[in-house]
Amino acid sequence: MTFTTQLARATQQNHSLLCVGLDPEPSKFPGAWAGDASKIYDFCAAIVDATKDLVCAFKPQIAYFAAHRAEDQLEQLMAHMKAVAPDVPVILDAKRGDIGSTAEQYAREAFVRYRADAVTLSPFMGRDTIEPFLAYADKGVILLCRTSNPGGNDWQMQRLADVPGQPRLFEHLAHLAQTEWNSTGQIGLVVGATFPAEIARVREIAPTLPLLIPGVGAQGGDAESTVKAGLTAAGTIVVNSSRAVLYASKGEDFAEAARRVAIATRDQLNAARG
Ligand SMILES: O=c1ccn([C@@H]2O[C@H](COP(=O)(O)O)[C@@H](O)[C@H]2O)c(=O)[nH]1
Repeated sequence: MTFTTQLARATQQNHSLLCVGLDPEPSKFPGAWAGDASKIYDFCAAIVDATKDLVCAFKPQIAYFAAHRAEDQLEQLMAHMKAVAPDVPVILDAKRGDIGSTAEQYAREAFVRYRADAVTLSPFMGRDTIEPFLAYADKGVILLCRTSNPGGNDWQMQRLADVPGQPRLFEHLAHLAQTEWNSTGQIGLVVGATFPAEIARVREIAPTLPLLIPGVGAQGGDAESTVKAGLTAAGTIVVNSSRAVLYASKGEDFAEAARRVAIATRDQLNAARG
């Protein structure tokens, strides 16, 4: 099944636009697990178990695993998600981008080693760096477009003098992603919840692409304006929240607290659907 079909099903089945981000930081783990990197899997699996009926996707961020030499725990977590939530797509947040021969290895890492349903990529190096990922025709390929951080302005808001209409870089990328780059129909875009006007602009240019929208919760993006700007009948959104869910409590009740925040966030997003 393709990533976009999987995403549509999970969004409908769980009636949710929420993606729980898995950014495990051992220093923030509860009680006896605090500071213990060998508990990364246990912590994330507990969050998955507590939220799997509330989400349209999960998004593990690979850096939080690699930084602790915990890639084996990420493999175990990917297998766990497939076992307990087979209908929920998993987006590996890796933000890879390199020349084709290296990109082939990154694609193998994401789709063969970790068995992700989709991966995030940096499109900075151009189309040939995306193609090895598109060779996995059912898999989602989600390109950074208008990121949630303030420094996104440095490049993404610049105008391209040589392109007709002099679009901003993020607008040009959205256009390429909707049209000539989208050979598989499985491309999506990352747009930050911190910039709702740009979510609306991306949605105009890319009416059917799924938008992965980080930035609600800890980064302060607004759920209602995110949904109003990004969600249409033709184009779905995947609204990520990581820290606000994962670290809702530092106590033994961390999983229940995560569930409560996930329910509240899902409901806020749904209320804005209109
Ligand atoms: O533009 C971007 C792209 C990716 N991210 C990632 O999303 C989560 C956000 O975490 P919160 O704790 O909900 O702020 C994190 O994994 C980032 O690497 C992003 O924030 N912005």
